[in-house]
Amino acid sequence: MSEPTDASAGGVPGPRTAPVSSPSAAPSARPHDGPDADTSQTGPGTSSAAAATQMRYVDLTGSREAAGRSIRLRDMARRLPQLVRRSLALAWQVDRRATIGLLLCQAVTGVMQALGLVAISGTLTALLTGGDVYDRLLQAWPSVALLAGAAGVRALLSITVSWLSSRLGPLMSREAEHMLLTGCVEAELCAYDDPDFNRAREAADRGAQVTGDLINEGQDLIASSASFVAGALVLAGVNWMLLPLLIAASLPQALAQISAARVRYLANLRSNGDLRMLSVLRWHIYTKDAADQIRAGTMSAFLSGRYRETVARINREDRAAADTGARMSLVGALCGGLGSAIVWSAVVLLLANGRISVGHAGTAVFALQTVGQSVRGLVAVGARAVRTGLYMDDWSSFLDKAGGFRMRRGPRRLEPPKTIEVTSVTHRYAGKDRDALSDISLTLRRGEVTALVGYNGSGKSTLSRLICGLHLPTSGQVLWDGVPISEADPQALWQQVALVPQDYARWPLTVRENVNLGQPTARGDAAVHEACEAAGADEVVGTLGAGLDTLLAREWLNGEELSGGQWQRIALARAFFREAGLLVLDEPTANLDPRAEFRIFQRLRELARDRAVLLVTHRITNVAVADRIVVLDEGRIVQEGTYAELAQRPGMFQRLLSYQVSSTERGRR
Ligand SMILES: Nc1ncnc2c1ncn2[C@@H]1O[C@H](COP(=O)(O)OP(=O)(O)OP(=O)(O)O)[C@@H](O)[C@H]1O
Repeated sequence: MSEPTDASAGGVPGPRTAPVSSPSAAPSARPHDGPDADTSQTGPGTSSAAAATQMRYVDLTGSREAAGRSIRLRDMARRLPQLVRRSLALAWQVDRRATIGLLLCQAVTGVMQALGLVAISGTLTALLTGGDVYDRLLQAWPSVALLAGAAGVRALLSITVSWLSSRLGPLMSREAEHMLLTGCVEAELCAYDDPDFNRAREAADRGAQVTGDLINEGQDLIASSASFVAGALVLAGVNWMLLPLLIAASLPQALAQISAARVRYLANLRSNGDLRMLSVLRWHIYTKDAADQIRAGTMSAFLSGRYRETVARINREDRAAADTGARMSLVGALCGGLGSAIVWSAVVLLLANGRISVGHAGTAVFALQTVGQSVRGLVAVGARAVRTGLYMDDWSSFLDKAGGFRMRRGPRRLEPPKTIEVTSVTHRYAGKDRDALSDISLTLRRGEVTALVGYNGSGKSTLSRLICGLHLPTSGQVLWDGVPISEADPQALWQQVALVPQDYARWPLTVRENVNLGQPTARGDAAVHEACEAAGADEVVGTLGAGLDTLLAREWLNGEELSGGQWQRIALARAFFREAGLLVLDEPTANLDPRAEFRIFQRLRELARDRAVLLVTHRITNVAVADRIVVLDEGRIVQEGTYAELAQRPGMFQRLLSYQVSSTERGRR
């Protein structure tokens, strides 16, 4: 799903950030493009420092910074059980047997650890008591056998745990990603224009990626807890005073580790804007899309320079975090060493006072090591797991609300429409300070072709998206046979829509799937061939080696690349294939040669017989095919009528027509 993101650079999900300035929009339809993914263009003469500032992002809400600062021992203790529960719940969802296996293995490992320590105690006691060496060895061997058996079983269990975890981890990540994709398609289309949604989605994406880590972290936590309990029980059996003493001695090291984890997390957070910028730069540099323009525009030095500047800033943050973390760990280790010296002194004191036997003292040595190691493990893995949990919070909160944009429309199932009425519709995009459409009213009818014309930015595509029910209007209504689209079941409504947008998708699928969009009809390939013929795509299919089975993705083995116009024919075939009551063509012939364009417009009247057709085009002479022409200017309808009427009437349509006619004439001269 994703273009490479922060992950490879060790990054973190997006904080609630906003651009410092408003960078220009990156090309649309790229993964991770959103307002955050914009790249600023630096004009000539702009200093690189200024450009770098322009391209950085700041955390406006500070919510993730606050979350990062909350990595403290208290918060960790509160959150760790939740995290283990969450990881087990997801693991249970993807593979129950493996989850049960893991839990059993962990439980048995804990028991084996305790048995091992008991066996050490038995061995030492037997060996250190007085008497004949042979007798002592004879007494010790059951304990030695138990020790060896417990160690062997633990080794086997550890292999099983890592096998099961490595099976579960990827499954969990993929399931989390699948849930994220479902969340995305359940969001309203307008969500993609909202910076908050884009940020929430990117953060959730990182959360989905790290979900698999949680199973390992959860397992490490359970393992450390089990070995802590086993060691603590044995230690308390030797002398209960040793246990609190050991925990107190481990505390400084634990605190140092948590502080170091917090420093690293916050450093990642500060680099977040740069990490995002890196992923955008990487995407543009190594994919094919801009490869020709990077070369022809001699941009490689500029882009590499920008890449290096960004990497240098990230490196500086990383270095500072590593240095601070190392200093903290050093202080923690010194305090930990001092603590250990106190604990060992206590053991010696107890032994000297005769309060514990030599055998018990030996057992205490091993138990102390076990408990000390497990406390350090708990803290280290705990800090990591809490960090992972922060990312997973982003993921699960996105799933709950689809970033706050979950589609909630009505249940009414629509039939192919006889009329579509737009009544007093005004629409404004999120974050914009002016309306894209103001007070629009018009009616589309089955059997009619309606054309929308107007200058760039006049609102034609916006209006066509509203008519298709892709956006809901800010005010006013779009009614399909009297039913407001907000009350209609969106999936049933879109079954009735055949849309060729300006930027149509070039699916890396076979020709057949590119036309039927994965929804074949009972007529099978015959219907696909018919749609291809209507769109002039039959000529394209004829040149492809594997016909409808040809994969339209050159970069993959056996794939084929199509020209811009050939792709447009496929996109048109897609729309003609759909048995829908509304056909919307937004600049359908922009890439077509005159012969192909002629064929399409010839077919249009025939297609309109049993559906409503909406045509958006800048080629004014083509709109003669329409029954009615609606002229838009700055989001308002300024003229309406037939071609003959509008061509005679002074106004915008005449002006648009005169520009086209005079440019054609200039071309002839
Ligand atoms: N997704 C969006 N988010 C914010 N503003 C948008 C969005 N899409 C369009 N706009 C704005 O709405 C206005 C109308 O745009 P629209 O794409 O509908 O115009 P158009 O007439 O189809 O233009 P063109 O002829 O260039 O295709 C423009 O000012 C544009 O900047």
